[in-house]
Amino acid sequence: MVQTTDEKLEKLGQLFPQSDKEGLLDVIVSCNGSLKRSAQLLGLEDEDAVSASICGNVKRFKSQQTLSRFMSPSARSIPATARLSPHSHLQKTIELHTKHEIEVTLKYCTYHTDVLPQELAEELLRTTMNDPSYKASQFYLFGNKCTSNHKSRLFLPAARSDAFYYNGKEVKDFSLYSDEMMLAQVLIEDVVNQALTQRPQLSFQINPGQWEAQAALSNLYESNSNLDWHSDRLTTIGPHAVIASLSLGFSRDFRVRKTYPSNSQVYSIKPKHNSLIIMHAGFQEEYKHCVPLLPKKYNIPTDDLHILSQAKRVNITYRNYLFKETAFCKQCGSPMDLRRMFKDARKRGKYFYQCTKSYTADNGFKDGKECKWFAYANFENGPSLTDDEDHCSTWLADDDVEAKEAQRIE
Ligand SMILES: O=C(O)CCC(=O)C(=O)O
Ligand SMILES: [Fe+2]
Repeated sequence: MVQTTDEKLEKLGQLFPQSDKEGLLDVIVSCNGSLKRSAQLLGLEDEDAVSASICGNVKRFKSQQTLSRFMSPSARSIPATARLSPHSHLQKTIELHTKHEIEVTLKYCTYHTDVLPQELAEELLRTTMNDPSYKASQFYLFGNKCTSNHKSRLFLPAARSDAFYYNGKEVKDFSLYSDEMMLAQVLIEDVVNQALTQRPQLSFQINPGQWEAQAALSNLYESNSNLDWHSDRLTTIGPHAVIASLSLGFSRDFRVRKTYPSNSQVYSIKPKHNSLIIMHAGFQEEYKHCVPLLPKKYNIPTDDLHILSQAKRVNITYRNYLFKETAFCKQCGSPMDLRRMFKDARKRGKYFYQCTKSYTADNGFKDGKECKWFAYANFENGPSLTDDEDHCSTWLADDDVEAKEAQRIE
């Protein structure tokens, strides 16, 4: 029985009536369209119950705390997905193998192999994959506390006297760069600055030659880990952020699709050991990315295992912080999050701030006490908040004909 995505969404909505439809749609997409797997991921563990429910005998379930496989630790910009056409189906993922294929297909992305001297790449892999300070992160989804199934760690080049905010929370637990991490950064900064000279610049991005990283976020994946669809939060990296993403060890899928509509074509890259994906200006605005689970019951061919790390993969994203200051909510004092509207083509492109108390951990979300304070963002003289929609900073992709028509832009 082939079901359309809308039918699957409706069925999942019946099973989990308290869950938000857009979040459920993201679960279906992240499960490659499998309704059964989506239901299991959302806490329906008994195989028979899943099949019975899917075949029409609908029981209602509250989402449970077993959502660990399904969320990004770092971003979790709440998906605001466009509606699907009534008979849309999820398409097959398209694999992109070469630098050329990747760069002509994904407009805001470049791919660079062998970026570090081999010994440095190996030493960096050895130290990070065995670093006990990496931890699974916790987050909230539909009011439930979840734990990510991969580990991550934030690294800063030096100790700081000021508070450091990441994803709406002050981060006190971080590590300092190792010598290898610092050396890798210096080399990567050259690759990024060189790449920036080769492409058109977008309105808010850093100038070529000036890109430098102020922090590195590292993820450690075992063979049973994943990272769900997300775009990285713009709050500190700023609009038109440029992120350099280094892959080490086992080579596995990194997927990319356009943020809207939510049934966009999915592309897959398999970044090699010691390769760099640069997520250029526009990437976080226009695309989502993820590291999916390996297929169930998949036996990794011995030849594919990495000589040092076997099935472990380490990823280090070096991040340039365009905005040093954190904006705080005028209503409740929590940090504000910077985002860009994309769901409604008439409003698409507008940057705005939203109070993080709406959806982050320890926030009273479950009790309905969320603060929904909102302000438009204006970047003319550094980041600032405004109530005036006419002063809102805006960016639309060149090829976004839909939004341009809706907003009557020539
Ligand atoms: O592991 C990767 O390749 C992606 C990591 C990522 O997207 C993130 O940390 O935000
Ligand atoms: Fe990311």
